[in-house]
Amino acid sequence: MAKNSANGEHQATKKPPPTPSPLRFSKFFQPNMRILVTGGAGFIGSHLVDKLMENEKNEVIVADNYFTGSKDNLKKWIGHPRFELIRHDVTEPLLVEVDQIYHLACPASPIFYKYNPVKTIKTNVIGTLNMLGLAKRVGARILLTSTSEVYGDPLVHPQPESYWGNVNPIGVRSCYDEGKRVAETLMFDYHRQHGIEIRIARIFNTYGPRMNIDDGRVVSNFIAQALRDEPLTVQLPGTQTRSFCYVSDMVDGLIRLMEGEHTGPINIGNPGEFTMIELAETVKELINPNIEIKMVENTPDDPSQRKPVITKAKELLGWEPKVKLRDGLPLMEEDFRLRLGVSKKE
Ligand SMILES: NC(=O)c1ccc[n+]([C@@H]2O[C@H](COP(=O)([O-])OP(=O)(O)OC[C@H]3O[C@@H](n4cnc5c(N)ncnc54)[C@H](O)[C@@H]3O)[C@@H](O)[C@H]2O)c1
Ligand SMILES: O=c1ccn([C@@H]2O[C@H](COP(=O)(O)OP(=O)(O)O[C@H]3OC[C@@H](O)[C@H](O)[C@H]3O)[C@@H](O)[C@H]2O)c(=O)[nH]1
Repeated sequence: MAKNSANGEHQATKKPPPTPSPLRFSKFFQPNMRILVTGGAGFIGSHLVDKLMENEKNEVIVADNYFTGSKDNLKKWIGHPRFELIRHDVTEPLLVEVDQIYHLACPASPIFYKYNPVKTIKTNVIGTLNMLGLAKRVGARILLTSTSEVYGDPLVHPQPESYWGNVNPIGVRSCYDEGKRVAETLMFDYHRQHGIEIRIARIFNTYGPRMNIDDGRVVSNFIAQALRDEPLTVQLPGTQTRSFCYVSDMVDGLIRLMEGEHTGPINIGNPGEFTMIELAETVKELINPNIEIKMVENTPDDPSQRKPVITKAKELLGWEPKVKLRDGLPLMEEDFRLRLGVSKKE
């Protein structure tokens, strides 16, 4: 709320968040927690929902516009009394009574976030504003899934949270990386100005079952190509690096961050770093030794290196990843084989 001081200037005053709505206590079923997951029909979101639903005292609401997500990812929960699925675009306000908000809604694959960049930036900025407005109205704690892309093409390696990044503000990736940077800013401004409880996770490349087969990201591309007997398309120069985190580790990190006492930002990722050529060779060795590796053109502003410093996650959340790339890839292969209808050759 703004008030006038003696010299007529507007000053911001801090007020505590409101107590939860009385509606919360008038229901037949009394959940300990009602949790909203935006983007819950997507890859990470649906795994997060699975984990949250394991707790019988949780009620989970998913809001998703199905741009890159699908009801199929949530099919085991549809009709469950503690679960609700709403077709909703976060660029529009949402009125629900919840205690926690995991705000994931945003396309994550570069192919999809570049498809309609204006919509991507609206999702990041207006979508995050709407979810913060909701958090403020109902006094909910809100977690934003930010990204390692806030570090841009990093000049510091590996990347600690204190690094401010090297981001092109007018490039083809800016709708996503600058969008997430503004989303982080909004989170901290609502926290400082309105006392909202915030959590920010900076997620590094995550992979696992349920990624869209034609998602366009590197791990899903390579596994689908290996199973279809197509060449693995390594984008030039092939020496660029990424650090890949298995989705169950990611979900565990996100829940620890939400439940813990620290706002973040905190990097959540697996520090095991690989070049794209090394990743292709690993997929070839594990899934289909007969395929070719083909070098293809890259896209503009592709970050040349990426690896998280996870000291904060270890010390503040007691979290570190458990699944190594060589163990995670076969789990994803199994899921892709089922969906593509390709059985293992004996
Ligand atoms: N997977 C990764 O490697 C990675 C890395 C860094 C950050 N993240 C972040 O994690 C979150 C989830 O990523 P993911 O890999 O599961 O991606 P995903 O594309 O599978 O899931 C995103 C979900 O958000 C939904 N969505 C998109 N725009 C929306 C809108 N305007 N309103 C409502 N729903 C909308 C999609 O339909 C989809 O279900 C994203 O915020 C992403 O930026 C992911
Ligand atoms: O077929 C392919 C696809 C991609 N690549 C390369 O693989 C690397 C990773 O590319 P991806 O498209 O999987 O993902 P990026 O690392 O560029 O962005 C990712 O990281 C941060 C998240 O926020 C984003 O959600 C995610 O898209 C890039 O260097 C790209 O050039 C290939 O070599 N071949």
